[in-house]
Amino acid sequence: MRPLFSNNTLRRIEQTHATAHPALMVRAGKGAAAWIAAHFAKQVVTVVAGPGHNGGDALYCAAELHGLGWPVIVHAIPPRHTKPALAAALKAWQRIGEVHTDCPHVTDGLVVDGLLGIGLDSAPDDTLVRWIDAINRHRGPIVALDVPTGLNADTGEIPGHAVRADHTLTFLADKPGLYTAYGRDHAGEVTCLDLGITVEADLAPAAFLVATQPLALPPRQHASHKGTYGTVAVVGGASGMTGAAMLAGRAALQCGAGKVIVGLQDHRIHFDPHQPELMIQTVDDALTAPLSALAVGPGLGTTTQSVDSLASTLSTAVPVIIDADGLNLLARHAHLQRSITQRGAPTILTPHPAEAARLLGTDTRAVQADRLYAAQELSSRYQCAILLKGSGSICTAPGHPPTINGSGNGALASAGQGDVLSGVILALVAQGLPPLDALRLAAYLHGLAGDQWRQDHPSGIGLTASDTIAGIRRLLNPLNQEADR
Ligand SMILES: NC(=O)C1=CN([C@@H]2O[C@H](COP(=O)(O)OP(=O)(O)OC[C@H]3O[C@@H](n4cnc5c(N)ncnc54)[C@H](OP(=O)(O)O)[C@@H]3O)[C@@H](O)[C@H]2O)[C@@H](O)CC1
Ligand SMILES: [K+]
Repeated sequence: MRPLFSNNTLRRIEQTHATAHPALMVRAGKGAAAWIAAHFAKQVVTVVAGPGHNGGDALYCAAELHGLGWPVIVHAIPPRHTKPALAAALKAWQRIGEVHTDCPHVTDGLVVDGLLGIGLDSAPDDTLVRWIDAINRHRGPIVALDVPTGLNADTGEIPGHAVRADHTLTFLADKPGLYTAYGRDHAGEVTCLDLGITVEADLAPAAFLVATQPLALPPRQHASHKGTYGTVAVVGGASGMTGAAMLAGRAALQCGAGKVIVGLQDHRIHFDPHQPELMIQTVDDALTAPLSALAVGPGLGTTTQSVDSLASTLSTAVPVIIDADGLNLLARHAHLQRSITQRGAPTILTPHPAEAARLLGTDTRAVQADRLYAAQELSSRYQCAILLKGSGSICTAPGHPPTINGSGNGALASAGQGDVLSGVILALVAQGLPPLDALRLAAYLHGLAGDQWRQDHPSGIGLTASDTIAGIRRLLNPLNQEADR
């Protein structure tokens, strides 16, 4: 897992190395130029520099690219007050070429965005907006330095306009905002250039990025039977929403849970013709089975019967995953919130941003403005493991640092994907993974199934939740894995 550092911590690191030689700004500019020269054919490059040190990085990058024989055009916004390091960078470039102070109009080649980095303090002003829009109009490659201008590096929020880069070369250490909320859409592919600095071991990361499969299920023993892998129940499926519970049940089954019961509130359905292995029962019957874990919420509805079903699941002594309407009911009913804090077994909440907002008594915008904070606040308020869905899903639990999931893409924005995710988590918990491990692995596999599907469907249109289940099952059974002994 890759550590991700906050702006405050990065400032501390920068101060510690303030006297480094060459200066960090020079290293950033040269490092960026070397990376660009190694990854693109020589072409015209328009370097756009802002009024802070991000602009300084850009100016050293311009000088270095010029030295490598690239045709370089520089546009810069002058700073409002004197900044010695920036002034030195400007001087270095002015020995080579001209500085244009008008808004760039780029027609070809590559653009380097050095307008703003971690110094963004609010929505960009009118001048910056014009320059950002000019960069975004460019149809060729855009390389952002440190952070795409306008993106909050801590949170991935965009308070106004932001550059949409194809690549971001981020300096010293990785930043959470590049991977969650709007970060993925604006940063493009991220490369971290450490500038030859090792981050001090005593500096705590703000979060970790899960960029590769974080763990695996233990191999299956010969001497095992279906009970070894748990009996689980999905509780939900009110009239008109039975599909949600069925999808969660199918996902749990296909991800290895031994026995899967689907406790439906709609008593008219007794059988899943596409997955006859599922045992379709009433909620009451499902809850009397000797269960290993439960998921409640897919298609649960918000009737009195739904409240009773949720209350019954919370009174069990097994891990419970609460999703969808289960979360909406929890947000509304204080007695359900009390039951959660009194449970002896783990409880896992898997909200999307709107559900998280209801649980926190705020709005979706506030949740999205700081997803790491929202997830941690939920986990401490409810004393639960949390998976906050959305681009760059956050997983956390009390006493554990948050992680940002690095897999997934917009193809997964389709009906039933949340139900599938609940079923995967349920299966992993039933097979013995602790809640937070189950969340991280489930989020990663779910996203990766979407990424693999997208390789064959580049526009990302039409991925169904059922396709995703099949993809996750393939990922759980990789080819060439050492066979059971
Ligand atoms: N930290 C590190 O380890 C390293 C840092 N390095 C680099 O330094 C960068 C940080 O530099 P930074 O602090 O000067 O901030 P940065 O983003 O360039 O711009 C801030 C300036 O922009 C302006 N401004 C801000 N918001 C605005 C708004 N909404 N609307 C309009 N203007 C706005 C404001 O300008 P002012 O008002 O002061 O004229 C402010 O001063 C960092 O991202 C990295 O690239 C590397 O060199 C080496 C390692
Ligand atoms: K930038």
